Amino acid sequence: MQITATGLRYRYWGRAALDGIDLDVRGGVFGLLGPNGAGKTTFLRLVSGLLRPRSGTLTVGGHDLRTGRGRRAVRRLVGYMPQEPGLYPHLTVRENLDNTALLKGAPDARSRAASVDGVFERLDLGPQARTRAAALSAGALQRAGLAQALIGGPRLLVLDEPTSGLDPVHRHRFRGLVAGLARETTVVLSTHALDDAARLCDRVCLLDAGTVAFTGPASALARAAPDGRDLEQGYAALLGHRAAGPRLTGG
Ligand SMILES: Nc1ncnc2c1ncn2[C@@H]1O[C@H](COP(=O)(O)OP(=O)(O)OP(=O)(O)O)[C@@H](O)[C@H]1O
Repeated sequence: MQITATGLRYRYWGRAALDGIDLDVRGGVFGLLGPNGAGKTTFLRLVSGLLRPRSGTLTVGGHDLRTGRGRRAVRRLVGYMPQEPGLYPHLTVRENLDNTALLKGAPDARSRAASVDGVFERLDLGPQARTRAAALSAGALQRAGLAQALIGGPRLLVLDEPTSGLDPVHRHRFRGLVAGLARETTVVLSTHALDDAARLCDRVCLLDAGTVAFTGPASALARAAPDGRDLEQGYAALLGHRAAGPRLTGG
């Protein structure tokens, strides 16, 4: 699924969160990196059709997100997993997913059940089906959030910091799940975990104060480090170099 942003801007109460973004995503797993407040969530919400671009252009799968019609079309194509999965704490995982299927327009109980069963199997959530969301472990909660995003068979999966709060084993497992899903679906995710980006993403974009500091393969971030190898130092160097020079592109 192709995503194209040109001169994309978004403001909250007059304050720029995105300040002229040019980006081109053509499938695979695309990672958004950047410090707190850089504009990652804002970009993900725009791409998901949840916010309206204020200026510039943004298209997803050819749909123009400046129009109401485009945003409605995109909302049908996208599975969005927010930073805090939106599950009702007092409902079981199954009840939550059934409700999601209802909201996504599944026409009857049978098709809702089929859709929920499909994601249960895929994400190995069967054992948690009758657990109330409030009682889930962090790993199961993330999988339930991903399950919500997968209901309806999205063609674009948008994940906001999907591995935050997970231990290394669950992070590894979650990365495996996303890598599997990415064989069929374009994935756009935000993360502060540079190793997740390096292992999972075909390309990354580093945002800094609402502007693009870098786009390219995650490995090219490391090239910006003094030793040419350390991802974190490359990330820091790119952010530090911004005041001095133009935008860097790694390929
Ligand atoms: N609803 C809102 N109202 C006002 N300002 C907002 C709102 N949401 C975000 N912002 C501001 O917009 C800017 C970008 O925020 P955004 O959440 O997109 O960044 P982020 O890169 O996702 O940050 P983090 O890594 O902390 O999640 C920040 O300055 C933030 O304070």
